[in-house]
Amino acid sequence: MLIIGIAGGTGCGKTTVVNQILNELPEGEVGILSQDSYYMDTTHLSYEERTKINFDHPRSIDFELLEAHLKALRRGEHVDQPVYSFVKHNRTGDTIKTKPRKVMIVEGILILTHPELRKLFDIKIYVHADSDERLIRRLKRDISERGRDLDEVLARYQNTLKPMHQQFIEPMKEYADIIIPNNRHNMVAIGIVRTIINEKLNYV
Ligand SMILES: Nc1ncnc2c1ncn2[C@@H]1O[C@H](COP(=O)(O)OP(=O)(O)O)[C@@H](O)[C@H]1O
Ligand SMILES: Nc1ccn([C@@H]2O[C@H](COP(=O)(O)O)[C@@H](O)[C@H]2O)c(=O)n1
Repeated sequence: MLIIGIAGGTGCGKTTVVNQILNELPEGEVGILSQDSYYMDTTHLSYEERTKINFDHPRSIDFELLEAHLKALRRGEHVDQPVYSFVKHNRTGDTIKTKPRKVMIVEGILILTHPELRKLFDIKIYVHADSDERLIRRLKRDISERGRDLDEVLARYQNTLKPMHQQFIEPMKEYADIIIPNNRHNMVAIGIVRTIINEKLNYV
């Protein structure tokens, strides 16, 4: 199994990059684990309390479960990946049965901050986009897809997201094998990653 970790700040385009990589690859050969699925279960908190969580700090992630799932997949076992709701700020209670694949991609803002998880990645990728670009994308996405408004996104950006990005996420570039500049769509970089995956799948 080839395990690829894809990190980078919110709005840099991780999900988009993953989807672009998957386009044109044979269906069912590459599996995805999203860090978002592994936000801590916060069922014991009220909605009001959940809105105050710092979702950009490593402690908001259930790394123990994410690591256990990745190791299980590597052993050839399937896992039940939790489904997360950005509207409820919590896991929904549903899970997605995730099967082991020849190539597994793990994507998320904080996945390179956890040393044990980092060791499991054969290739570490950091997707870079400038912070103004990321904020613009995040505003548009969170308002249209994640049930937020302008004030929520800007307050979160100023209070937690920006300082956490500087403290925990940006420094992870140091561990990256590949940095993808993604202020604009970067099909050359996508093609390179796809070639590496195709090699693993024995298609070249
Ligand atoms: N290279 C790009 N150029 C312009 N918009 C982009 C680019 N990559 C992603 N986007 C858009 O920005 C938003 C956030 O992208 P997404 O892939 O969800 O980022 P991430 O997963 O890193 O938070 C989405 O609406 C997406 O369509
Ligand atoms: N309930 C939540 C949980 C997380 N976030 C934000 O999501 C960002 C990470 O996801 P990306 O797809 O953007 O990489 C992170 O910056 C959290 O602030 C949230 O808003 N609400």
